Amino acid sequence: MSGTLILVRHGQSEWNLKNLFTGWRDPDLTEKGVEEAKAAGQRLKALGVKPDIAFTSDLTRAQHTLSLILGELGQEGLETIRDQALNERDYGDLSGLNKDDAREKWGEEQVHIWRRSYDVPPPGGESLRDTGARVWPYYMTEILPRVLRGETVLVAAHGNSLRSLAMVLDRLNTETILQLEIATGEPIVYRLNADSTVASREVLHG
Ligand SMILES: O=C(O)[C@H](O)COP(=O)(O)O
Repeated sequence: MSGTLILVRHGQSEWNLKNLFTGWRDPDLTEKGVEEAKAAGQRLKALGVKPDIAFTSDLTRAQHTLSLILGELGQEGLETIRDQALNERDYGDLSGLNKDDAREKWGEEQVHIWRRSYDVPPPGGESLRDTGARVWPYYMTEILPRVLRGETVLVAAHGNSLRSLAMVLDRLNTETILQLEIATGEPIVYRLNADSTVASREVLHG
C-alpha cells in the first residue's frame, strides 16, 4: 500500500444553482456550497485524514471549497498548488447558457452527449478526452508521485476534470464513463497500491 488520494468536487456554485453551463467561468459558491464544503471537511476530519499537500484549479469555486475544508481540518496554511490543468472542462459556446434552454434548443440527447460523452466536444469547447489530455499528464507528473511516496494528497476540482481522473483510477472506459456522476462536496477517498492501482475507494456521502 502507498498513499491516499482524496478527490473532492467544489460545493454548489452560483451557476450550479442557476442551472447554467459554467466551464471556465468563475462564479463563487452559494451558501449551500459553503455548507457542503465545510461538511466535506468535517467528514474528512472524522476519518482522521491529514493531507500533506493540496492541489486545486485556477477557479474560485474550487479554491474556496479547498480553503473551507482546510479550515475544518485546522490546516489553513497547508501547501497548496493551483493549476489550470485541473480546471473544469471548457464548455465553449455553451458557457453561461441555461441547461434546460439548451435542451429545448438542441434536444435532450445532444445535450447529454455534450455533457457526458467521452469524445464529443460542446461547440467551441472541450470533450472529456480534451480535458483528460491536460488532467492526465498533470496527475502523472505532479500528483501521483507524491501519493506513491506515501503522502496524503487532497485535490479540490470540478465535475469533469475529476471524471477524467476517475477514468484512470476506476478503470472506466469510453462507454462506462458516461454513467459516472460526481456530486458536489462529497469527497472520494482512494488508497493506492504501490503500482498506482486502487486498493480501496470510499465516497464520503452527506
Ligand atoms: O461547468 C459546469 O456547468 C458544471 O460544473 C458541470 O457541468 P455538467 O454537469 O454539465 O458536466
